[in-house]
Amino acid sequence: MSSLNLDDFSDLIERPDGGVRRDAEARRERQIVPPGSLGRLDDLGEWLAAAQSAVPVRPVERPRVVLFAGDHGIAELDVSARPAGSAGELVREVLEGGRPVSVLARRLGVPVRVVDMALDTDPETLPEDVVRHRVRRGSGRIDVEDALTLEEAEAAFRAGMTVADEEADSGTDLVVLGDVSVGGTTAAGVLIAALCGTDASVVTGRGGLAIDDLTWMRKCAAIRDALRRARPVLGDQLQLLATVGGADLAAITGFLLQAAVRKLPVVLDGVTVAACALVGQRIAFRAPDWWLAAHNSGEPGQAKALDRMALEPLLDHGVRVGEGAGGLLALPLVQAAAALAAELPEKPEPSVEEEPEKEE
Ligand SMILES: O=C(O)c1ccc[n+]([C@@H]2O[C@H](COP(=O)([O-])O)[C@@H](O)[C@H]2O)c1
Ligand SMILES: Cc1cc2nc[nH]c2cc1C
Repeated sequence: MSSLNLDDFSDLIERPDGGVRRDAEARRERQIVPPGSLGRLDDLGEWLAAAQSAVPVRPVERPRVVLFAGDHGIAELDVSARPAGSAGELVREVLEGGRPVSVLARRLGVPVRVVDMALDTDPETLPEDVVRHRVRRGSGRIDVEDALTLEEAEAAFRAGMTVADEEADSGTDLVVLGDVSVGGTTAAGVLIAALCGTDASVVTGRGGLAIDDLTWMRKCAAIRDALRRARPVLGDQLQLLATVGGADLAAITGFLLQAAVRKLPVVLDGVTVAACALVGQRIAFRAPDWWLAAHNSGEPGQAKALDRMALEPLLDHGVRVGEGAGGLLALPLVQAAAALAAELPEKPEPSVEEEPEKEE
């Protein structure tokens, strides 16, 4: 296998078509309600048109939820409200229909695809439809050791790219991207603090289930310690993902970049995906143009990361269970924006006879 050259992404990723965007804006000018009167739905419709390179914008008909799953060694420090190594249970519940994302996906008719990158679970106990790309059992304890070897990070990153290619090839027209992890928000905090040059306390949030003050302090200390290990490798994004990320995070980053290469728009869920997006922006500065921030989950690190990428979250409803649930809630708005942009009638052309007489 040829070695992975991340520099290629900045050449391969183009911006969504600016000319198409202007055509979409021009069409909007001709529609029966004034431009801007649909608020963010106007921007959303024009963004989607540019991403699709189509005016009028096409409806979003084949969306999918894609979730990358992994356990994180750092969870052994009790930084999560869930027991270390229990992400596999969440995966099972997601696919058996019992998690928030499962309920929403059912209601919206959206398939959910879960990819095992580093679960610490016997693979035979996982539901059959889990996509198998595991590179190891649990990522390393990032306060004292690397999450992954560089080879594992590369394999995980490539797995993410493969899944993005599969989605693009099978006609998926929008992906809601999320993670299923235990300890993942700690790794995400480290990446965000490292890339934004902030202190651990600035990015330490309360995680999936709200954690108590003592747990918060342990999490903050873990992020601080891992941050020290991150700083020397800040210039090398794959090494950064290996040092303080994890297999799920490396895969999400690979997915995000390859989706941008394939012009497949992606809706970002929570803090973990935002952290990977920030790593992706470092690799290819145009890539964030292909992403939509679904919501503000309330994690301070997420807000920081989105701000860095100039992505404004669409919703703010305090949904921080993760697993793509908050991201999926943005889908009806995207679909509404597409329908309005495509279906609102245009004003009739003023006919020649009706033109006002020129004044002397
Ligand atoms: O969406 C968010 O910003 C978000 C915030 C906190 C937690 N989560 C979810 O919670 C899980 C990891 O939480 P934790 O506390 O174990 O790091 C993982 O499945 C995330 O998707 C998600
Ligand atoms: C308007 C808009 C601008 C963006 N820039 C990057 N992602 C975006 C998503 C939307 C919706």
